[in-house]
Amino acid sequence: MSKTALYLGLDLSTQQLKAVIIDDECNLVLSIAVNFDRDLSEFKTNDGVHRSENGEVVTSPVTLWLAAIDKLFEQLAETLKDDLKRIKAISGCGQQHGTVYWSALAEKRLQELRPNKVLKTLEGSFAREACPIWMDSSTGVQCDRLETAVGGKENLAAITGSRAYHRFSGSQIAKIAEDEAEVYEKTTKISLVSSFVASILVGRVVPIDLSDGSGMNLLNVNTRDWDFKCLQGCAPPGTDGQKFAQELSKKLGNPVATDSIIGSISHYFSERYGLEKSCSVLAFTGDNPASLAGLCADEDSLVLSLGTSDTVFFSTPDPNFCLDGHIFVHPYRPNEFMGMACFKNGSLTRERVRKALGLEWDSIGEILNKTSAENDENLGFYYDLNEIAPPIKAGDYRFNEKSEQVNSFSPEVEIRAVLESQFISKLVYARRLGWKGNESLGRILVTGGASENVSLLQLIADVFHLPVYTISVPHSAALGGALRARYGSSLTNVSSTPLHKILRKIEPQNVKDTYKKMASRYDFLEEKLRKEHSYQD
Ligand SMILES: Nc1ncnc2c1ncn2[C@@H]1O[C@H](COP(=O)(O)OP(=O)(O)O)[C@@H](O)[C@H]1O
Ligand SMILES: O=C(CO)[C@@H](O)[C@H](O)COP(=O)(O)O
Repeated sequence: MSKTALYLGLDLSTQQLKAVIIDDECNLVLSIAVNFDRDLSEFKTNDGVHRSENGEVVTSPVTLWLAAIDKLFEQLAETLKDDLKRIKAISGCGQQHGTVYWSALAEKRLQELRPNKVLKTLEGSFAREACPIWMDSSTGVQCDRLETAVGGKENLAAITGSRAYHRFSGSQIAKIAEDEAEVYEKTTKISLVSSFVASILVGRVVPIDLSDGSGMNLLNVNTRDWDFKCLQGCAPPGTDGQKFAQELSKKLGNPVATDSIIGSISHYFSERYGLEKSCSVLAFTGDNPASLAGLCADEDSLVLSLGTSDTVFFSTPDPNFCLDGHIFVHPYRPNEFMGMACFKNGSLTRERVRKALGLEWDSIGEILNKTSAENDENLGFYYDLNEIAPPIKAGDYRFNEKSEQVNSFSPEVEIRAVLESQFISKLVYARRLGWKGNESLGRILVTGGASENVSLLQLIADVFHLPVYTISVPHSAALGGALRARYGSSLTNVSSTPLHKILRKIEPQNVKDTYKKMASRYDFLEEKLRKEHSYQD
């Protein structure tokens, strides 16, 4: 191992806490992860979460995340030993939208945390153990109210970059304020998952960053400050909206630029694990903005992240505020934006269909070879949970070549149908959000757990008719944290970094017209489903 300084990136995502360490030349030094279901089974999560019986309320325990942070640092200390002292800076990210509710005891407990204790002893520092996360869809009433408060969904999208979405933090906070007044009263500070992890590292509650703050329906992405009307729109009915907004803005604190240095590592981490006291911590952000940094995505790149959720995103100086996706403040380019759409039914739906057909991922390529592009005009929409993009109720919707709905497909057709429709939806949504990918310049960067599957990558290249790249570091969001830590406050340098060691480049096959036709058909059938099976998200 070279003896240069090291940089640590963390990612607290839905199913795991990941760490990536790079050196001064951006070489990968270490990549590890703590899996919540497997390594912390005492918290009894499924895919990292707890779901209510009807599936609408989805939370993760804050003490699970605390235990995961300790476990990860134990592993880092065991592996790196004295080299842990070489970590000069840390940054990172978390799954977006999830909220953490600190109580008045938090600051004191964080300050007084002794290195002979474990982070889990902070449990009394929270007004609520269960943190609502991005999979939650129980805030329909609050979403309606928020949109009404600003004069409709178009206005909310023009201010905050997104119409109201169930999972966005504003409606989640509003629901707790309304249904659990005592909990809300007890809450002195509110963090996002990203700023929560940064707070634990620094030993004090630190601000939310602008990029992840854009996923709350509370931040004006143009003025880059909390929007008073939106804050008011979260007030429980019959309460004083102005007073509520003032108090909520205090609980949230002032948002900071994503490239801010927010402090240095706390006494707890330096004493317990051996990090240098001078190790600085940069603001944490959302996992998708962090991936944009990790992949050093330029204007011509479109990123597909295939994790628990699937997301598609890109950089833009010229945002298209629309009802079909999100505009976030760009994580490292001043005055720019990031366009994104999120698909709730990503890897877990692919897994469900694969398992139901008794297939292994290794053999998917062989099965796909039994059918051809466009699947003889069979097209399906597969949603285990109510989908976000498009807002269609859970269910499997299959259409034959005559666009008639049918109950089943043969196994070969089924597997191609789920994959083709998932990837076509990403093409369609990227275009709706204003991505102008150009055939001569464009490229698709694929990341997330499913990006190791070459058959999936080939299908993506074909659907987009663009070359697909993956990089040799599997966790691009955590890598983004490490790169952001490496570049310190001059994050604009991230965009001039060459794409981190390319692992694969896959060229498209000549099926461009086929998928162009299929994308129009997807549009048509999606519209039909919206009429018949939509719900409000
Ligand atoms: N070879 C593979 N082919 C397809 N999907 C895969 C493969 N390996 C892992 N996955 C999927 O990756 C998912 C986890 O992705 P990851 O990006 O780590 O999720 P998250 O960041 O949300 O925790 C798993 O749910 C699994 O379905
Ligand atoms: O809700 C969103 C983005 O808007 C999700 O993408 C979350 O950020 C969860 O990320 P993963 O754990 O699936 O990576």
